Amino acid sequence: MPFVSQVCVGRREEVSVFGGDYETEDGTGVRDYIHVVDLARGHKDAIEKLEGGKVGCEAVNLGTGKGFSVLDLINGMGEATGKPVPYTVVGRRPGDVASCYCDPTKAEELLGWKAEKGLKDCCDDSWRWQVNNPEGYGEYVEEEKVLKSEN
Ligand SMILES: O=c1ccn([C@@H]2O[C@H](COP(=O)(O)OP(=O)(O)O[C@H]3O[C@H](CO)[C@H](O)[C@H](O)[C@H]3O)[C@@H](O)[C@H]2O)c(=O)[nH]1
Repeated sequence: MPFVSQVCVGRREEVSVFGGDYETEDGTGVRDYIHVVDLARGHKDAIEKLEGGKVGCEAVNLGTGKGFSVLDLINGMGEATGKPVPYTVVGRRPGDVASCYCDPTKAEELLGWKAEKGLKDCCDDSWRWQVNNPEGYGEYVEEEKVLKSEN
């Protein structure tokens, strides 16, 4: 998502799509893209659950339970920006799996948590953030450097 957004804002020329020959619907890698607000809410719910009593140590997957391909993401960002996103399919990235998405059942049972936002929300909000912050967190990085050099 960050690379695609940077192409949309003109900081990169095009997206290199890592692999177009996976055994997925369109041949590109499939992942479970979760909206940052859903992810944050899941962590808040987990903290509240811990504060509410003894639950021990549990691993909980937070995700939508749905997989979207790299091309779905590229097309979604094209819709959000109103302009097609240029891309080239290149070789596979070593270590990537074809498809990876989570089973969020436990999160719902244990925390009452469920992802509420979809790919369109991810694309629309990511684009809005990118337009408002074309250099990413640039100024904060500079501030961090100043703080470091003062210490
Ligand atoms: O320039 C790039 C960068 C990534 N990808 C592809 O995009 C997908 C996501 O790649 P990332 O490096 O962003 O993320 P991971 O593969 O590490 O996946 C993790 O981050 C994803 C979001 O970026 C999802 O949240 C996913 O569930 C989580 O495991 C992969 O198919 C990858 O091959 C490209 O094609 N080109």
